[in-house]
Amino acid sequence: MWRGLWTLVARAARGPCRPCARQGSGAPAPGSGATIFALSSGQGRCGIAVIRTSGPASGHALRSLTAPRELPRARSASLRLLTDPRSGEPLDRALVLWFPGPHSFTGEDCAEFHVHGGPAVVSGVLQALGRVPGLRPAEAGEFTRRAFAHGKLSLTEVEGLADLIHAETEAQRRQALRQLDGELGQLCGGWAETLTKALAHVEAYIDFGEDDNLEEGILEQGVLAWGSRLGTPAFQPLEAPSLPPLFLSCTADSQVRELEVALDTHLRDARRGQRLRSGAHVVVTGPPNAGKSSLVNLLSRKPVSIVSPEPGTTRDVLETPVDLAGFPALLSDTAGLREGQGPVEQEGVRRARERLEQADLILAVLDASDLASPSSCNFLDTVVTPAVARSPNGNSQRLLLVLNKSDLLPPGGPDLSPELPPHLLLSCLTGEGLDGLLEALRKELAIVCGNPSTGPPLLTRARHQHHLQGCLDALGRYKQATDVALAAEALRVARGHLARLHGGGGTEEILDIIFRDFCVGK
Ligand SMILES: Nc1nc2c(ncn2[C@@H]2O[C@H](COP(=O)(O)OP(=O)(O)OP(=O)(O)O)[C@@H](O)[C@H]2O)c(=O)[nH]1
Ligand SMILES: [K+]
Ligand SMILES: [Mg+2]
Repeated sequence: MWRGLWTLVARAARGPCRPCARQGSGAPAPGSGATIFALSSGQGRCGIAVIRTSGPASGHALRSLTAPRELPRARSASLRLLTDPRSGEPLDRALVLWFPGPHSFTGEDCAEFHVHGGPAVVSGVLQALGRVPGLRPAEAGEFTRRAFAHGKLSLTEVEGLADLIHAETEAQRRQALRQLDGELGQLCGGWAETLTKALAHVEAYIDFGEDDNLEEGILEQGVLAWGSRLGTPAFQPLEAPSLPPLFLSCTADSQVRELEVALDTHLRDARRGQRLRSGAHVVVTGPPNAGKSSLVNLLSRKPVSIVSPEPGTTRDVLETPVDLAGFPALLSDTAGLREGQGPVEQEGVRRARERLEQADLILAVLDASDLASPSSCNFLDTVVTPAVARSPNGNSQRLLLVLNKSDLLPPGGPDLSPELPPHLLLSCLTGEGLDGLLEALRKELAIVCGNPSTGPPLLTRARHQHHLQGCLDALGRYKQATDVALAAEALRVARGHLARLHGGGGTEEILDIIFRDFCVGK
């Protein structure tokens, strides 16, 4: 008997993993029967330190340390005298909080002790908790892992949380917060739902052979013409003669096509989220003595590189992580580009060129008072002009041309050739023009890294890119499939990739890698 399309939708949705549901891995967190405790605030002397517990013995632990008092009201702070449960010795007067599960960060019973941050108080409370039966110290990331296991956070949200803890720039914080809010997960959930529906249509076709009857509505919805696409005799064999000779879901085909476009668009700027997470590669280049090292020192606000009037001072590539106008960047100082010097400098020039190829953004520096020199002209011809010509739409390497030493220009203003590409004037000596340069850098880096405040959520890890690519490849196989069973299998593989991106089945190794990033107490 025909079960109807929506039965199939429901069945397809019941597959091994449902990325759109916030289910967690389903697997219990390691040792989840135990109650764990840890210092959750930073190490060292501080005003207030937060110690927390998670697990079934949390309430008992709270009562043991605050005896003979009852548990405080849920989720509101209460002032309590903490005492060592064994000796009765007072440890601190502290704020305590009680979060009965499942309405807690981990989904389990949790307690928090906001104690004075002296090392003796903290170690006294930790030791007292260690003596409560059923409690043990937490491992790195164990609180978050339990939150994931109890479906409180999806895998992409866990990654967002890890990134938020490590965020060093404003843009990184914004991106991490969006991921923690589940935006990437929601996007994947929507895609997974589309795949589920497409799969249901394909399975409807498979089932149709078995069920020899079909709901009228399905045909009307355009569930037709599989066969014309497949064109193989293997798919001729429908038993009910009253039905179209061959059918496959046009609906599925069009859904898959739309999904392909969405995935492709997302993958095309896949590196942006990763750049934002780990820093864009900004390479400073130019002829010798243009002031490249001076600019690196100015932007990083520390003496990273040696500056001297001698051309050829910088030989090796010197890398320094900097916050450039709110964006994370890895700034590289390089050797001045010139030919025909000694072997050491030539090796430096080779490394400089190699680094230049890997740049997300090139900061090309010229001496504004020396633009007519052969080294400046050569640099303009070989590096600046080709890069500017190549990147009108912003897809390839981007370049900012900086004319340094503007303080050496005559008072009447620079006598610059009109053929010079767009540029910024700067003096590393006086700092004039720095604000303009930072603003230009902010705009460029927003293109290179993506604006974390607007647009669709970005892919922040190579893992995300891998699964989206896997999904796209499987959709390609779906389109090529000459067999309905293979087509359905391709859709299942595609959906499996989205599920793993989100944290469904078979992600134990990934979990280990991600949770390793967390500190104890988170
Ligand atoms: N007047 C003036 N001098 C500058 C400015 N910026 C750098 N200089 C000087 O220019 C010389 C070269 O500066 P560096 O920063 O070492 O130049 P570089 O491009 O790194 O040189 P190499 O590493 O040798 O290729 C030094 O004497 C700096 O003090 C500037 O804005 N104005
Ligand atoms: K120099
Ligand atoms: Mg230098």
